Amino acid sequence: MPLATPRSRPLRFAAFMVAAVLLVAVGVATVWGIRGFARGAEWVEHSYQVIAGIGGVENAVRTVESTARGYRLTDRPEQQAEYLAAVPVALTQAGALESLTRDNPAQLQRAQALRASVEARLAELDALVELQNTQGAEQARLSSMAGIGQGESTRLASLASTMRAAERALLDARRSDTLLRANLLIGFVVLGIVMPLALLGLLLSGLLQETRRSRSLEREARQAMRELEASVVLRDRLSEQRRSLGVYAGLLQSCQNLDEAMAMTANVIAELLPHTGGRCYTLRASQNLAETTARFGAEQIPSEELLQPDHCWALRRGQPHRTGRGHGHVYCRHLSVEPGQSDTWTVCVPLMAQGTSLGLLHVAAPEASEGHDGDVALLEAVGEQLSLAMVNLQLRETLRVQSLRDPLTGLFNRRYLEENLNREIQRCERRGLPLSVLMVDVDHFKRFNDEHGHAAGDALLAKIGQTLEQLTRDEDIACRYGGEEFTVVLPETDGDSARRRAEEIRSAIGATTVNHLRKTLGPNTASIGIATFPNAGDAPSRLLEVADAALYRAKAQGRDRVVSG
Ligand SMILES: Nc1nc2c(ncn2[C@@H]2O[C@H](COP(=O)(O)OP(=O)(O)OP(=O)(O)O)[C@@H](O)[C@H]2O)c(=O)[nH]1
Repeated sequence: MPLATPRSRPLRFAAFMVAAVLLVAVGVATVWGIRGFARGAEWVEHSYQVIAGIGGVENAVRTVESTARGYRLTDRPEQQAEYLAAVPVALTQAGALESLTRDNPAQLQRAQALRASVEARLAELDALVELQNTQGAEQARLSSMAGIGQGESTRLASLASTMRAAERALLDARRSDTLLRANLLIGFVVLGIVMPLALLGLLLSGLLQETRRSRSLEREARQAMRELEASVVLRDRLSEQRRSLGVYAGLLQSCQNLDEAMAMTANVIAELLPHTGGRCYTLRASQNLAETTARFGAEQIPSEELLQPDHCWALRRGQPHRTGRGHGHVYCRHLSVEPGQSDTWTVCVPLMAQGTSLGLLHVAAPEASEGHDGDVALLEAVGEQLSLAMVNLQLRETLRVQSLRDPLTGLFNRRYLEENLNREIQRCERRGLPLSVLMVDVDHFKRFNDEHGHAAGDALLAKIGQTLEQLTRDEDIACRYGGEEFTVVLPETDGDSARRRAEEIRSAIGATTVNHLRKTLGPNTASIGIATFPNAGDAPSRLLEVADAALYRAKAQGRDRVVSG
């Protein structure tokens, strides 16, 4: 088990205790060992003393022998005095040796034998000296030469040698013992130091590991705290975005037209994702071009003002197309990307409903910004809402147009005329300008129907509708009043100008033919009555009545003409 885990604490305590016990044991063993070593040294010293004592005894005996021999040879009293002085020294040495060996019975026995031998040898020498003193030096020399008084000398030498050998053996054994003790002590001390050191090292490494581990845990905790804070911020941001998205979806439903919806979308994206920049595109009804209808933020990567759907991967594939870190760098052709520009991410979100492309959201932002995936998810949600709104607006517009336009001719219908004529009169009245109304009726249309059929009649009416559309200005109102009768409102147009315009219309209708069932049919002439505000009146109904009356007169006067009311 590693010593850095919390569960290893008892183990660490045990290791510490073992190290402490080992250190104490080393201390005790060292003291004990040193004392033993000192005792061993004393014994070695003692053996040396014994060996020296043996030598001392031999030397003292030799001194006695030598002084005795000198006395025999010289017969001088001084020599005898030296002899007499040397004798007690030899006895003292032998006694001292005996004392030294009291600890060792075997050696004591040998020392006692040696002492006895010394005493015997001294007795022999004493006998010779006595002989010399009583019978003369010559007699003593002769006795000595005859070997009398020499017997103990060899035995003494032999005893001394045996005792020395025994003491030397003891000395060797004590030396070895001391050496062994010293080596054991060294070994024990080394072991006793190394093991606690190893244990302490292990403990230290465990502590270091634990410190590292606690630091790493601290770091992890700090990181987790930071992530938690970031996730709280992100959660708040997401809930704020969701709330804004809900408000946006509600407001979108109230938009009157596409431009308004696009402008609001741009504002919402700029508010929710201020670090992004981009454009909203609307696809034309022809589906061949998408044009910029709104912009937001600072454009990170320029995109074309008008783009071909084929140039955008998102419009081609019908799904969002991303570039940037983790999504590759396959850019759409409508983007002007600088070579090596990899510090920006982009997304194109197609605006689609029921499989039909309606437009595009193009957004780019710096890679340094955070939460790209969240941003893209938000843009996709915005795209979905916007697509729905676009479909609704288109549907509403279609219904509005259908309710205001005549389906056969494409011109405004009578309802539209009635709703707008009054407004146009008031506008001209405020500005002090005239306004004219033309009532146009195709001549003998019943006959045309009868001759070529109702469908042919419809085709001719549609063609006349196109002619009127082409001949009128944006501010004019051309409408089908009913049947084969048309009304054209000409704001800011006086009677003379109206007459000229009416003549243009009459001659254009008079030249209008239609291809039906591989036959060219027509043209039919047309009669036109004119009423001009303010001369003819200021009420819409009055103007229409006057124009109708003028038309009636034109019919009565032979048709194919213009009559002012
Ligand atoms: N094909 C077709 N015919 C229509 C339509 N609306 C009205 N008509 C026909 O237009 C004809 C109008 O005939 P009239 O009112 O007698 O007028 P006209 O024959 O043009 O004679 P004048 O106006 O006096 O020159 C009728 O036969 C209607 O059936 C339409 O939507 N399509």
